[in-house]
Amino acid sequence: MRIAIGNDHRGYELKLKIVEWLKSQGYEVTDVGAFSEESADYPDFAAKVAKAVAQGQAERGVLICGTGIGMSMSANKMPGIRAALVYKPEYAALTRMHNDANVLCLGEMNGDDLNMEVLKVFMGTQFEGGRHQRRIDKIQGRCC
Ligand SMILES: O=C(CO)[C@H](O)[C@H](O)[C@H](O)COP(=O)(O)O
Repeated sequence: MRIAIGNDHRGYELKLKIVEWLKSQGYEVTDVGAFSEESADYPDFAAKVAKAVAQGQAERGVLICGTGIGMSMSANKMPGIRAALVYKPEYAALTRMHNDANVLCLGEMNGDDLNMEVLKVFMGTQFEGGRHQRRIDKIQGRCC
């Protein structure tokens, strides 16, 4: 599976750990930056990851900023993106099973250990389909 990953300055250190883990599990990772802890604007990286997923260059995306909030707001602007901001492993499972979330947003302030648990559950959980597909179709059909 191909993963696009992006971060701002606050997400840089955690991004390095996540990339290492993803590669160790056999995922193909495209890192769109930022590539240092120099101050950077999260919408720029959210747009790159969202575009990669929406255009089919990656199956899933991961975005990290201080809270994850700005990343989720930004990524969800892109049609076809279902970005979920997740702080607890239980919700990582639910957003995959019910929402078929294709982008995971993490907040560095949530802590590395919890964020790694969230990531592992997110990557390892399948969409359930059924009634949830009907609801996703309604999300995608809405505008304004
Ligand atoms: O959490 C964030 C956005 O939701 C970002 O990571 C920013 O870091 C946050 O807005 C704080 O910005 P700062 O320039 O690091 O003070």
